[in-house]
Amino acid sequence: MPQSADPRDRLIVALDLPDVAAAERLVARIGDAATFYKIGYRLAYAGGLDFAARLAHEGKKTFLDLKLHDIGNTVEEGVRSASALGATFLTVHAYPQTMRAAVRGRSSGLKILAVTVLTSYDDADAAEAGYALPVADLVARRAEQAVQIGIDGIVCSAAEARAVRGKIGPSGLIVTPGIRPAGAEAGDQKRVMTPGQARAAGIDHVVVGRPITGADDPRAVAQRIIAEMEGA
Ligand SMILES: O=c1ccn([C@@H]2O[C@H](COP(=O)(O)O)[C@@H](O)[C@H]2O)c(=O)[nH]1
Repeated sequence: MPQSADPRDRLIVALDLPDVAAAERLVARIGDAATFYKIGYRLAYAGGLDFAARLAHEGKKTFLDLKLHDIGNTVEEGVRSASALGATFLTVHAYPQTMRAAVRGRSSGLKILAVTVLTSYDDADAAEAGYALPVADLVARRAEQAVQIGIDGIVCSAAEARAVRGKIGPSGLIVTPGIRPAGAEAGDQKRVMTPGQARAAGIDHVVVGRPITGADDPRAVAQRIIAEMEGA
């Protein structure tokens, strides 16, 4: 995918907020400093899907982080329904059956991203969940499968970005949560990098939630993150 010329598009702000009113307030405070917003479970289950459609209608880019994973028919039809919301990205878990179904349901304009291994997982978490591979190897294997299936992009941590780029080539998208400005609380994220480190590793977009949603001045934090990536 050709890269957008607008550096603001590199930052995706995660609207992990309790309701649409709170999301509207945050988007208004950030103003034109951000162009791209992510709606995940918390807001989606509180009216966030209509809000996502509204944001898209108003010219913002939207990312539906619904992490679909179900039997193929349900995923395929779910992706078809989600296509009506005008989003740019939609996530599914990186299981081959699920990814194939998402590709069947995809329509033009909506890009499907495969979530490889959640950024809150380290090797011990992967082992506890029954995986024999270290996280880095599991991410690489899933990225390889995703590209064979025709998925548009990969969600992984920035620590795996270089290896993933080697698997998916220059045109695949790499989208990385687990991003923290230097000194910010990691919270439950375990595979963390700064915006500058992520950009230097070749990511296309970073996803940032709590460091922005919890900030006294969310617009300033968004601007600093974008500037840091520009300087990387
Ligand atoms: O592997 C993943 C996939 C998705 N996420 C989502 O990104 C944001 C990160 O929020 P922070 O507050 O910046 O930690 C959140 O919506 C997650 O659901 C992820 O973190 N890791």
